[in-house]
Amino acid sequence: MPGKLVLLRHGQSQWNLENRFTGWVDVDLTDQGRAEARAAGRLLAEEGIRFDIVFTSMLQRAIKTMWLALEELEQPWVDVVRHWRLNERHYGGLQGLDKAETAAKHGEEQVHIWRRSYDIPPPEMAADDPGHPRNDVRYRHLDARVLPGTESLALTLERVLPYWHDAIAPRLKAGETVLVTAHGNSLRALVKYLDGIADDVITGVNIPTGIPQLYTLDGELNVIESRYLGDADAAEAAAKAVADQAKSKLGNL
Ligand SMILES: O=C(O)[C@@H](CO)OP(=O)(O)O
Repeated sequence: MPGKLVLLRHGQSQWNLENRFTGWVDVDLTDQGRAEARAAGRLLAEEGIRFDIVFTSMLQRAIKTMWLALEELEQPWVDVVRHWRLNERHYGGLQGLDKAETAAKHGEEQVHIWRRSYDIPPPEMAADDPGHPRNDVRYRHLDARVLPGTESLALTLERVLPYWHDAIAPRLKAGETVLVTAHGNSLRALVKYLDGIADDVITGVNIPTGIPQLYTLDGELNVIESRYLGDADAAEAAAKAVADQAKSKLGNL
């Protein structure tokens, strides 16, 4: 029997709170985000889940969410692998900008295209920008050509999938229970692949912070069932709040 898979988006980050495009910027969790991560750990404990291995990104909001959830599970000793391929989608020149202000400036439709279209990336960040991952010491061992200055969801999926096939899928096929703590869009890419969601339907999928999504898979890793743990209405409301983040405040006046 293949193992179970849990996908967990990090708890609320400082820039989720400030409603800013984040991408690869390494912002910390807020107090609420830390509480969400612990609550996720408690939901997993109540479900009787124990992990064999955890995969996470190179960004502290996902790493700390993993720590806090594992602490609640009394499993701080579990093997952890960090990998850049699980990082958030790179948001290019939008990183750091306020989502509602950007919608007021460029229109909600344009911002929706940048946020949720499948294959249209936001404007690219220049390679010599201090914020470009090529200039970040943590990625110094990587071939600079793989490091993005912007990404659509399609490009994100293209770099997440090799890691899924090489590192994550074999552990599930071996019957292990796997936690992936990552990000709104790197997880949307994975969910698109796992659930076979069409390009024009994934635009409507939003992943709430800090709520574990439990997948039961068959031997070929086809999805038998997936569900958010805890209160389903709360998960739905939280996903809708993510969708609404780029509503122009001017539009609401
Ligand atoms: O800013 C980001 O990097 C992502 C996730 O927080 O935001 P969005 O939901 O707008 O894609």
